[in-house]
Amino acid sequence: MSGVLLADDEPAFQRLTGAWLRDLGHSVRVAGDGEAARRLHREAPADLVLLDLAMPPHHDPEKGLELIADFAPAPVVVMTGHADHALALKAVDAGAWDFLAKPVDPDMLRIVVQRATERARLQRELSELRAQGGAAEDMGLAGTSPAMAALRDLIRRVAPTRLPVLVLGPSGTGKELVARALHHASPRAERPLVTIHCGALPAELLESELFGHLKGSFTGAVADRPGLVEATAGGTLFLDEVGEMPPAMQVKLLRFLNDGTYQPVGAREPRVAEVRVVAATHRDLRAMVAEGSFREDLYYRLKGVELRTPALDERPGDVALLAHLFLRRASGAAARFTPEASRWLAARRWPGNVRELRSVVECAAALASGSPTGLAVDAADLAFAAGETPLPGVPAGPAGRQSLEAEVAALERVRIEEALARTGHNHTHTARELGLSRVGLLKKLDRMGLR
Ligand SMILES: Nc1ncnc2c1ncn2[C@@H]1O[C@H](COP(=O)(O)OP(=O)(O)OP(=O)(O)O)[C@@H](O)[C@H]1O
Repeated sequence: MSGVLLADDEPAFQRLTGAWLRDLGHSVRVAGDGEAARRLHREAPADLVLLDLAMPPHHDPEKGLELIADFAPAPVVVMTGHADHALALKAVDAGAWDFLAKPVDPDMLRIVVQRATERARLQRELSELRAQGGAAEDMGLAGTSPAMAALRDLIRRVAPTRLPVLVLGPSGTGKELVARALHHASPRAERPLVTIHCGALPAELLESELFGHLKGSFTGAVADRPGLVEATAGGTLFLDEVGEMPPAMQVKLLRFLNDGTYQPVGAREPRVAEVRVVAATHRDLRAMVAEGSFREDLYYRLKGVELRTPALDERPGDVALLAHLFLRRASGAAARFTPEASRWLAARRWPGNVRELRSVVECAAALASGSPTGLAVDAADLAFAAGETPLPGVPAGPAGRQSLEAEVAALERVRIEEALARTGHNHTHTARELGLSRVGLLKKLDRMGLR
């Protein structure tokens, strides 16, 4: 049995077509206008949508066409008048799966609905297979240590469920990657994964960002704006740095987690959205609960399942593997570490965890000498990249070190990444720490692909 959403404003048509669909074994929900159809789909995504294009309030088929994309990935069958061949073609162009001419013939309805639900079933199977394929690899979380293998195993088991997940671990240990892995290994993989940094905005802005706002609800709210919760519907909402969430927002988030309802800023009526929540923080949430800066009820609501990303120093066996991975990504398969470089990597402690290792390797790769057999990173390159030795000389020549410009760029990148890690990706604090304007920092982040 599949869930059909029937969007049409004529009560007689709703009753008759609804009854035919139920006879065919489908569960049916009915919406009388486009907004109601969108809302029902947000609350629980339909397997198939039957859509009349000329519904209230506009009764304008062109407006109806704009609705089609909102139901993806569910197939949409549009219902048009008999003479509306051009409109039907436009609808298919806009992403509709098929069309039915009104008055609808029950046999035609049966065939079209059967084909569309079959397509939805195949699509679901495909995404499940893709998710299993992804789950078979390292899920983007490289590392052969027992701790990483155990973490991947837990992710595989938890991903298919709807349980909220709380990811805890020191900064730079891959918490965001865990959220991605959970999403991609879940049946929601085709729906959006949306991230919000809870510490980056003051409470009021965070509320409007998460839940949206209505036109005129505050100065500057010139139009209705949907929030991230709505944009995530059916997918995964990743609340990064949840420990930084202002207390006023903690209450509103709790309500959303409890019953799936939220209120856009300025709205009277609550709305519903179905999302899976993954939250992460490097802070000690239990300690924050004990000292009263984080709500206990919210803590327990978020931690359906608790996953921990281990510090890199707790799994020294992963350092070499990760370093080679980052070097290959930065400079190609032929790049290598000299034996001294490998020893240097193994001997060093990594307080900034994988993020620090990655930026040191990338910076060193930008500085290292080339040779006919490929780039060789030595211990001196790494020590400089880690800020442990002063800037080395800059010999000229194609086989020599890279240009001063490349060295400066690499150094700039390392400083910015370190400052971002220290401030929990808070752009305002990072800019202040580096003596830059916020806009200047954002431009640099865009240029470096760090946003
Ligand atoms: N196991 C891993 N395999 C490959 N890359 C990794 C792994 N763990 C972390 N990284 C890389 O390290 C960097 C930091 O990871 P990420 O942003 O997920 O850490 P985090 O724990 O969320 O940090 P923060 O608490 O500061 O937000 C990223 O560039 C990520 O790609």
